[in-house]
Amino acid sequence: MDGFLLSRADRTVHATGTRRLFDDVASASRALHRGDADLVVGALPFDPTRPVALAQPDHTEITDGPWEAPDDLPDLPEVQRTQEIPLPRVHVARVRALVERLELGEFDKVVAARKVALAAETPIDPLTLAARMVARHPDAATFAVDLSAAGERFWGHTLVGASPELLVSRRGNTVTCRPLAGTAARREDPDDDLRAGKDLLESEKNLAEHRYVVEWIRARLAPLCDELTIPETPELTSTPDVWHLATPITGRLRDAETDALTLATALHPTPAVAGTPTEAAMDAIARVEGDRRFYGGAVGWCNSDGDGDWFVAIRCAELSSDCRRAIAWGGGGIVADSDPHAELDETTAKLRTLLGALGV
Ligand SMILES: C=C(O[C@H]1C=CC=C(C(=O)O)[C@@H]1O)C(=O)O
Repeated sequence: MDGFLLSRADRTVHATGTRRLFDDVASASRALHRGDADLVVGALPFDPTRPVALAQPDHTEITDGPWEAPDDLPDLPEVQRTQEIPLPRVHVARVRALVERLELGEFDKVVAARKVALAAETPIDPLTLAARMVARHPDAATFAVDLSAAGERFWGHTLVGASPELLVSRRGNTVTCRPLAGTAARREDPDDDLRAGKDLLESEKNLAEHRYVVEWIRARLAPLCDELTIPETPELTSTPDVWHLATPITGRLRDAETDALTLATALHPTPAVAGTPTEAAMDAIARVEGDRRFYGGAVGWCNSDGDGDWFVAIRCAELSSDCRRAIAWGGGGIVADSDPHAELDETTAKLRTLLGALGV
């Protein structure tokens, strides 16, 4: 798929055609600051040292409301699961080993993820998949992003997903974040479901998991913002698949030159996708899981006024260039009192966002 789609309940950015590709943030920032580009769209990888997938599009449509998909999109094919990476019991063993390292004090929190490989006889059209996700997840930020700019390994690949998590948004000198951490699966029975949400709001383990993210964002934003408003306790939010703890954060920029792309790189990767301390967690993730590519990264846009929106790239899959194969990811924050089996179930609930839209 050539282009970029970011659909939210109130606004859609849909870009097509490519004028220029950027595989590093500095070149994209330069193009914006010099006025060579009025908009940059794309994705930042999980590992900030790897190439980014940013582009200056040829044509951009910004409309109010969610994306209205054209009527002539192809149907989705039948999709098969071909592999679980690692096997669920291996994920449980990995979480158990991470809990032991947490108990030894190697880190305070680390996010463990697993993948599901998918295959289809005919292409999974990224925009058809995105249209399904817009319909199923009206409150999320649904995205479809061409990853070609990041180099040969990503040529023709597309990242598609529906993220509930705002990394950062900038409008003028106002900065907004809404980190999520702490999860409970939704339940069929409405009473059970409400109880699951309420229990989450009172769960010490989940509140602690959440606090690491909020405190990390506070520390990163403090030098950049004059006024930071951060509620003491998180609120409850939900997707059709899970409940989450969320903290809405606002700040006022000290320096009007700090643009949304700079803010996204300053805030990524938060402990919602990596852990605390960041370096130790990133090192453990790389050794245990290998390269997460763009899962756990960020997707969004920044314009030449410095405004923009960046969402955490979760609840997503990367489609191959022929769109017949895909890898979906699901992860969860692990702290010292995490239960390995519950953590496996949590990744299964999160994977529903993508797998449910594909009917697998
Ligand atoms: C890492 C993921 O979710 C993050 C966002 C919300 C809640 C999370 C949690 O409770 O662990 C994760 O930090 C994912 O969906 O793959």
